[in-house]
Amino acid sequence: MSNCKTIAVCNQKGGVGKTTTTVNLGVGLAMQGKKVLLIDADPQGDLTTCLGWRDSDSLSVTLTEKLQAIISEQEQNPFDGILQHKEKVDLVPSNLSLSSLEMTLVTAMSRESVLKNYLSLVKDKYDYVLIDCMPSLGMITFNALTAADSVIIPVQAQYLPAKGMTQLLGTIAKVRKHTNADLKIDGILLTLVDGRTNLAKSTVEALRENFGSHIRIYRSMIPAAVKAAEVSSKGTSIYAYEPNSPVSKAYAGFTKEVLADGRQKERLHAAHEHAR
Ligand SMILES: Nc1ncnc2c1ncn2[C@@H]1O[C@H](COP(=O)(O)OP(=O)(O)OP(=O)(O)O)[C@@H](O)[C@H]1O
Ligand SMILES: [Mg+2]
Repeated sequence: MSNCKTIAVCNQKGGVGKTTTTVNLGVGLAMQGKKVLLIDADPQGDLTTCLGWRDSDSLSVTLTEKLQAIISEQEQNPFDGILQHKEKVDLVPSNLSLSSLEMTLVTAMSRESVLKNYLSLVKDKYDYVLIDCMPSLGMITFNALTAADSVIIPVQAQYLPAKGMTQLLGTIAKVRKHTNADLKIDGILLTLVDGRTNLAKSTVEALRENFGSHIRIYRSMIPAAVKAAEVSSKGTSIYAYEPNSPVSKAYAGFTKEVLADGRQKERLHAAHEHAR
């Protein structure tokens, strides 16, 4: 059994901090000694750009080629084209070509499992694979949810967060029914929290009211800060750009919560093995 945990960072709502969370959770885990692979599953290529590959259209190997090789059953070196970031995370980059692949996928065999099949070739080398999803619930996102062990949902502190959540939970239920029965929701991460308002508190209350207590909300919440917006053009994580900022501390705290989840899983696994 692979010890790698694959997490999809997913919300079909745009601009809620998915990409920023993928970068800073990924680098946070790497700083704790974990081997981390990041997957840019968005044709916008924001994750690729954020990590410093500005000209993503000039990359000859991207997620598109990796998935294309799986679809057409071509031989590939699955590691070929994986980029190495100086903050010790690996990246499968993306660019606009991914959107034409999304259309090819519609008619492909096992079309929901193409990303899962690709990841099965590389994941043994990693402790964590994080998938930065695009803001839609199309075939690429369905592939991400099929490949994942769990989902982290960044939610922007605002009124009425429940609206989009219902649709997302519906998609997760569909994935569980058809392609990935074991898919878990690790939790909701509140992002873009403005400390001057009570919005975070009312967002948490609204989420609890609508989804009961069965979805966990991370204790760490990510403040809204100019530095966090700036860092996306610097090619680094927030830890490298502004190590002592509140956003940096919040992402470090969030990383610890995610790691604690993993350890709990290891303990359960060990107890299970012991009982056999
Ligand atoms: N904590 C923060 N404080 C201020 N700005 C932030 C913060 N986190 C992210 N941003 C900015 O908000 C915008 C949206 O963030 P991000 O790209 O991470 O969201 P996303 O959910 O990935 O968006 P998309 O749906 O387009 O993929 C970006 O410009 C980013 O720099
Ligand atoms: Mg994004």
